[in-house]
Amino acid sequence: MTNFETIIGLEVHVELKTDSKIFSPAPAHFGAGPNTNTHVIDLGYPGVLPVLNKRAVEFGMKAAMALNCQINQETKFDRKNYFYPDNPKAYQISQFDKPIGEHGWIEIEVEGKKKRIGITRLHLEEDAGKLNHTDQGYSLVDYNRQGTPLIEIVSEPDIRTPEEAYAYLEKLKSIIQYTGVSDVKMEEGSLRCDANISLRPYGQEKFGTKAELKNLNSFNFVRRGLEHEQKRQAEVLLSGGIIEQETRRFDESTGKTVLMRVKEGSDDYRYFPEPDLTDLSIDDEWMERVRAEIPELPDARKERYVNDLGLPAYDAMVLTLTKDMSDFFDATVGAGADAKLASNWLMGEVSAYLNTNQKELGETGLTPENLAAMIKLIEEGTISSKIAKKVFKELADNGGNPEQIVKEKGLVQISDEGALLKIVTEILDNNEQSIEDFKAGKDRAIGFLVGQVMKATKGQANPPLVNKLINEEIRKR
Ligand SMILES: Nc1ncnc2c1ncn2[C@@H]1O[C@H](COP(=O)(O)OP(=O)(O)OP(=O)(O)O)[C@@H](O)[C@H]1O
Ligand SMILES: [Mg+2]
Ligand SMILES: [Mg+2]
Repeated sequence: MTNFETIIGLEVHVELKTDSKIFSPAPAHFGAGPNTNTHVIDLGYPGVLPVLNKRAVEFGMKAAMALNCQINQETKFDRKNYFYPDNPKAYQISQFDKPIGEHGWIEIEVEGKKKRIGITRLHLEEDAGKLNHTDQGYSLVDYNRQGTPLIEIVSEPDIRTPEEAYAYLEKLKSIIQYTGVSDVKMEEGSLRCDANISLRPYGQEKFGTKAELKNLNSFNFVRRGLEHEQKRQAEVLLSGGIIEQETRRFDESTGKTVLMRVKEGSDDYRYFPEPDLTDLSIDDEWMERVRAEIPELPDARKERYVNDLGLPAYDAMVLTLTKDMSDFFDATVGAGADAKLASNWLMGEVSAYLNTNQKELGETGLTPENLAAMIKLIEEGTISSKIAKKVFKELADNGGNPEQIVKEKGLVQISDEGALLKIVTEILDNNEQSIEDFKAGKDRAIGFLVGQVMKATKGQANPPLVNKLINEEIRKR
C-alpha cells in the first residue's frame, strides 16, 4: 500500500486436547456423531454446576508460558452473555479482566528479518456448538463442541503485512504443537483465526477503524483475506469514504470480504464474574511443575542444530517444523548417526516416503535406531547410497534390522578391487566404441562405462572405486 500503513492484530482460538470438557465430564474428542458428546452442564440445564477441569487450566498455563506470557496466579472466570443458537446457555464462561496469561510475545521471521509480535492476553473459555447451514433454508446444530476447552490468544496490533500475519500463525501453531496441548488442526477446527485490520496514513499515530475478518479456514485464506481487505479499505479511504467498525466474512470462492454485521462493543456482553465458580489461585509449586513440562521449543532447537550440530540453517528450519520430526532427528543422532546424513535422509527420502504413503513418522517401520544403523552402513561403505534406498524402503515398509536386510538380500557393496577389475575389464572389452570415443576427447564415455558396471553388479559396485578403475584401465588401452 503506497499511502497507508497496514495494522493487523489476530485473535486465535485453540481447542485444548483434554479428555473431558472444561466444566463437565463429557468427552471432548473431535469426530463423534452429532450431539453424542453433550452434557447437561454444558447445555446449561437448570440447577447444574460447572466443575473446572484442572488439566485444561494446566494446558492453558503451559501454552501461555510457551508464548512468553506472565501468568496471573490470581485468576477468575467471567460470564460473557450473548444469544445465538450455537450456545444454548445464552452465555459463555470466559475470562475478562484476569486472563490466565498476559504480556507475551513470539518472534517471527519474514524475508530474513526477525521481529517480535506482542501477545496481549491468553485466556481460558469454553467453546460453543457448531451450526451447519443447509441450503434448504434451515440450519442444524451440533452441541458436541459445546464446553470443549479453548484458549483465546490475542495479539497486539504489531503485525504490518499479510505476510507477517502468516508467519505469526505458523510460529504460533508450531509452538503450541510442541507443547502438546492441542492438535492445532485448522481443518478440524482446533485452531481458528479472526483477523483485525485497519489502515492509517503514514506518520499518523492514531490507528484507523478496524474491520474483523471471519471465516478464514486456512492460513492461506487469512493472508488472502487480509490482502483483499487492505486493498478495499485503501479504496474507500482514497475516495473520501470512512471505514465502519465491521465484521466481514471472507468468501473463498471470490477471494473477497463481505459485510456480515456492524460490530458490537464489549459492553454489550454484560460481562460479570461467573457466580458458579470460585476464583482460581495458582500457587508457585503448581506453576513451576507445569513449566518444567514444557519441552525444548522450535527456536531453541533450531539454534542447537546450527550451533552444536553444525547443520545449515535451512535444515534446522525444516527439521523443527514439527515436533515429531525434530524428536525423531534427535533420537537418530542420539543413536549414533552423523547429524548431516540423518538430516539429509529425513528431509529427503523419509519425507518423500511419508508424503507418498500419507503416513506419520510413527506409522512406518522406521525407527531412529534402524535409520541410524543404516546410515552407519553407508558411512562404512558396506552399502552404496543407491542400495541404501532399497534398504530404506524395506525398513519403512516392514521395519527390521538393516544389517540383516543387507545380508539376506545380498546387497553388500562390492569394494573388492580384484573382483571389480574383472568386471571392468569385461565391460571395456565389450565396448570398443566407448574407448574410441574417450580417446577422441568425449569424456562422457566414462559415465556410460561406469553405468554399465553398475548395471552388471545390480548397483552393488562401489561407484568411486569403479570410476577409478575405469580411468586407469582405459588409459592402458
Ligand atoms: N485499529 C486496529 N487495527 C487493527 N487491529 C486492531 C486495531 N485495534 C485492535 N486491534 C486488534 O484487534 C484484536 C482485538 O481483539 P479482542 O479479542 O481484544 O477484541 P474483540 O475482537 O473486540 O473481542 P471478541 O473476542 O469479542 O471478538 C487484537 O488482536 C488487537 O491487536
Ligand atoms: Mg477476541
Ligand atoms: Mg474478535
